[in-house]
Amino acid sequence: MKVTVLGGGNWGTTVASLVARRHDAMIWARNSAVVEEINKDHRNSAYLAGFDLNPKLKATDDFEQAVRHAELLIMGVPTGAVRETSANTRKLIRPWIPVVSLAKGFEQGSLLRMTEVIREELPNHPVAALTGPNIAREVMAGQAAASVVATPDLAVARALQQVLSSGLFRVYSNEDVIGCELGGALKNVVAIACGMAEGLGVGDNTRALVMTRGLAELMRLGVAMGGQATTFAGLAGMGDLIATCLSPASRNRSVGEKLGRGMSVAEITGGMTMVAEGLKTAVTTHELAQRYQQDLPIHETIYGVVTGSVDPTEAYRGLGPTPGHENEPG
Ligand SMILES: NC(=O)c1ccc[n+]([C@@H]2O[C@H](COP(=O)([O-])OP(=O)(O)OC[C@H]3O[C@@H](n4cnc5c(N)ncnc54)[C@H](O)[C@@H]3O)[C@@H](O)[C@H]2O)c1
Ligand SMILES: O=P(O)(O)OC[C@H](O)CO
Repeated sequence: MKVTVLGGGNWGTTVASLVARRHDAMIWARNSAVVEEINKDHRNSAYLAGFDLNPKLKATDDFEQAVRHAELLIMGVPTGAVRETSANTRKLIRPWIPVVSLAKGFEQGSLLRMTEVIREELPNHPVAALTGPNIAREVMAGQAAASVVATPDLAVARALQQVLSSGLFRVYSNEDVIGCELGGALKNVVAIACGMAEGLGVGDNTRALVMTRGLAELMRLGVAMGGQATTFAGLAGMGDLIATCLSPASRNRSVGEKLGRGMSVAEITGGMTMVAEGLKTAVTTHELAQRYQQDLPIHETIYGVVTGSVDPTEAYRGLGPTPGHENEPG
């Protein structure tokens, strides 16, 4: 199958390299130096330093060529670029082909999930999300990992599982798109909280508190928005939350760690070449919590830290359960 990944960053490149093992894979990157390095040296040192990519992977900075190539299109740009990139494919994309979203987060303002954004721009295409505990560098290192392809159509899910599964990268399916996308988006905010714990030097009790009550918040908002509670116990919920909260390679956790050490958001993001979606998601989640009338104390605390109204060193005072949610579980 001819597969195109749009977006030549950390995860887009990893997925493209995986898919290239068994398919005719092409990656589009807007940066021509990245394209040249992938084609010439089979590396993407700006985003995946130290890893060799599959030599069969072809790269291009020609957007039209990349989209026309695709019998399956994978959207690998960050959330802020998904609408524009999807819209730009409209006149080029082959009819009816599936589109898979890799981004974890929401569109700011509309509060839409990524598959909703893509469906608005490409209404005649089946749309799925690929989400789970997938730290790109570990997948590149060939360590066993699993992910979930979330789409309401089981036949599409089965076909995508076939294309996206590769070696030690195992792909499950789930029809609960809302739950899967919510899990992938919200865990980034909890990972910032966990990183902050790290930066502040707190112990394992606090870490466990943040992860466990963070999961309860994912589930509470996710169910209020139409997701299924059981999804949050799976790879797209608890699995991704654990990986992102614990991995030193997580960008979101690393942002939290730096916040805990006293750096400001502007200082942290000024030094980053890669995206940490949790910073934007903290703002969106604040708005979603109000819309769905849910009490999310950990998310609310991170919203306060990110927007400057809460000092990270004071933050852990606010992470406990608030009245109305003292009972476990829930
Ligand atoms: N890195 C991971 O381990 C991982 C795993 C699963 C999901 N994700 C999610 O995948 C998405 C992409 O993450 P990433 O790690 O590849 O990010 P990244 O920051 O490493 O790379 C993003 C890429 O998108 C490009 N880009 C940004 N804005 C663009 C625009 N307007 N038009 C075209 N290209 C643009 C950048 O140049 C870069 O090549 C994020 O939503 C992230 O949460 C990442
Ligand atoms: O590096 P992060 O924090 O963006 O996390 C990457 C993935 O979402 C982990 O599953």
